[in-house]
Formats: sequence, structure tokens, C-alpha cells
Amino acid sequence: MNPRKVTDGVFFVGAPDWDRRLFDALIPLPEGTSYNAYLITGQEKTALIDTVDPTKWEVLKAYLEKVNNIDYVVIQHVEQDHSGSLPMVLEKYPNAVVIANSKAKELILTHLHVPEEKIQVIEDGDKLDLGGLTLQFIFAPWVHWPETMLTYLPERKLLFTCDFLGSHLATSSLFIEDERLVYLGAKRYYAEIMSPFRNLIKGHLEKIKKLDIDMIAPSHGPIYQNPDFIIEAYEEWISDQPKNIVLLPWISMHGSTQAMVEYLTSKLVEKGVEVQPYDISKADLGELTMATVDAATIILAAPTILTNMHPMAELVAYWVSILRPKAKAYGFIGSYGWGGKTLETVKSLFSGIKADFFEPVLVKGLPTQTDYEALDKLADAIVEKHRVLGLLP
Ligand SMILES: Cc1cc2nc3c(=O)[nH]c(=O)nc-3n(C[C@H](O)[C@H](O)[C@H](O)COP(=O)(O)O)c2cc1C
Repeated sequence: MNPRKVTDGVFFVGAPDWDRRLFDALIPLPEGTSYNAYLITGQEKTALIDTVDPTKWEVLKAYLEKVNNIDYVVIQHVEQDHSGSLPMVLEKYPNAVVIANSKAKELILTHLHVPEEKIQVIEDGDKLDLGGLTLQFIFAPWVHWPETMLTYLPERKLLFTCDFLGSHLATSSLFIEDERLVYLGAKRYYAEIMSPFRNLIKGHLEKIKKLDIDMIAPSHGPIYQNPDFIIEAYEEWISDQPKNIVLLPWISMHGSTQAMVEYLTSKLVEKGVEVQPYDISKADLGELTMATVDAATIILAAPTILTNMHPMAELVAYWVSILRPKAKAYGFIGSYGWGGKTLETVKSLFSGIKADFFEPVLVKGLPTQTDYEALDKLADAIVEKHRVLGLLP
């Protein structure tokens, strides 16, 4: 298999993973994903940028069949879906030097057990001359591990961004064919992996906007020939301004909490607020996570079971709390039978979040007229909050 030409001296040697259905043993992948590796052939030296997930080593190996020599393997990110085939690459090319920053070196040693002497440590801004082509390293810590770096190829105005700006999409196309599909795959990727680091991402985005870029080659998903498409999407996602949306993850065993959710949803919709309800027992956690990127308010709804909040709701509450979304207000509604510590659990899970908390609405059994009135008050409080945020007239 011949490496696939991206531009002069730059070839794609990565692997789509059509059948992968779960990322990080957590997030569903309706469109699969890919692990992109790139071969850069200068007049004097050849470099491989990243490798592939070890399950796809055979694909990379087939691309490298006729490649006699690799001088450098640049490791932009040590997570195994990109570096996991490094030991196999080094076995095939024993003289190859691994190019990594000092943090990446540490992680390569602990995660891949590559011999230390194979690794050459570089600094932020360092350049590697391949003969007519230059690799320039730009450190981008915490997108999304501490060692992440990007690589700029000025002669081709091409930026390799590793996980940053990537999308979950398995495709046989090198370049984007369907922007809508890539947008959703990139948002799914951003929501899970990048959104907790959005304040740092702002700085990295500003840095790369200063570069002269014609193409962005990420490590997941197709290559962007229109860099503005993904840069503008990221600018919207990382902005502090949420949208006029209430994210409402809910679960219900016998319909009481569900009745509350349906009532609150209809009241909010009546008042001009968009509601995104997700039945936690069936929802795609990736879609729910994507909704956290935009929502101004998050209301969790769950019944009590064995003295505490329903465990699937607890998982979602915990997940939302560690994602640290931009939502400005939170709330809890739910039904119980006789007692328990659901509310204490909610408070403790959300204790680290800096946002407003609405008065919770807890109902004994099926909601009564008085309970629906409490939900009316909650809807009014949400609408008022969205007005203050400038999201509603
Ligand atoms: C397995 C199970 C355990 C429950 N444990 C408690 C409990 O410890 N404390 C309590 O107040 N209610 C408990 N309940 C009662 C429910 O919280 C109550 O019926 C509630 O109205 C259910 O809301 P839902 O219809 O939204 O599922 C339990 C119900 C079930 C099915």
C-alpha cells in the first residue's frame, strides 16, 4: 500500500477505525474514528508524525512497506491511540530517533517502555530541518494531556494538530467531504476531550491563528482544507457565552419524575427556552456531553432509590461536574417515596461548580398541583436567569 499524498512531501499513513463504537470506554462513536499518522519526506530526512492505535499497526505497517528509512518519529501526544505503535515502528526502523518534549519523554517511558536513549528531547519553538521541509514544534499543554504539542510545516502552510481540532469520523477520504458530519464528529470529540480545558484552549487557538495556515491535519478525522471552518467552530464552543438552552438529563422508574420533566419542559418551551431532555437510561452519552457545550442551565432529574439518587443519574451528575461546562445555573428535581439523602448527594456532586443553584423541587410520589406550582416557579427562575444573561428578551 502506498502512502497517500496530502501535498508535496506529505503523506497520510493513518488508519480509519470503522467499527470502533466506544471511545475511552465511555463515549459512543456512531461514525467510528481514525488514528492519523503522517509521513514527511524532506530532501535529506524522513519523519513520521505520530503512529496509530496498536490495533491498527498492520495498516501503518502496510503503508510503510516500501519506506526504507525513517530518521525521526515525532510523538505529539503519548496516548496510545497515537503512540501505541511506536515500539513496532522502532523495531522496523532501529535507527529512528524519537522526537518528543520532556513531559512526553516521561510518559513514553512509563506507557510504552521505549529505551530512553532513543528519545531526543526538544523545546517549544525548536525546528527540525528535513532538507527543504522544516518541522517546527509548538507546545500545547493540556489539549488534552500535559505533553501535547503541535507541529507546523511552514513550507506547506500545514499544521499538524494531533487531538486538537480533531473529529471522530472514519472515512476513506483524506479531506472533508461532508462538513456537517465533521462538525458533529468534532463537537463530540471536543465535548468529551477538550471542553474541560477550554480556558487553556483559548490561548492555544490565539497562538495558531497567528500562523499562516492553508491546511490543518489532525490526528482524528479528515484534513481541513478550510482551517477557518474548525477554528470558528472551536471559537464558538470555547466562548463563555452559553446559549438559551436548558439541558435536562433525567431518569424515572415509574413515571413520577418523568411527569415533572415533561411539565417543566412544556413550561420552558412556552416561555421561549430551548430544552434538550435526555433520558439517561437510553441516551447517547456523547450527545448529552455535546449538549453541555452550549447549555446555559443544567437541571438534573432523578428519583430516590435505596436511600440515594438513582445511580445512573449520579454518574451523569459526576460526569457533568468534572467536565466543568460553561452553564451558569444548575438545578435538581425528582421524586421520592419516604426519605433519603438524594439532595445531599446532589449538593456534594455539584459543590465544586461555580454557578447559581435553583431551589430544588422534590416531590413525594406523583406530583400534585402544589408541586406543579413549584415547577412553574422554577421555570420562571430559569427564564429570569436567561434574561439576565441576555439570552431572552
Ligand atoms: C428499588 C426501589 C428503591 C427505592 N428506595 C427508596 C428510598 O430509599 N427512599 C425513598 O424515599 N424512596 C425510595 N423508592 C421509592 C421511589 O423513590 C418513589 O416511588 C418515586 O416516586 C419514584 O419516582 P419515579 O416514578 O420517577 O421512578 C424506591 C423505589 C424503588 C423502585
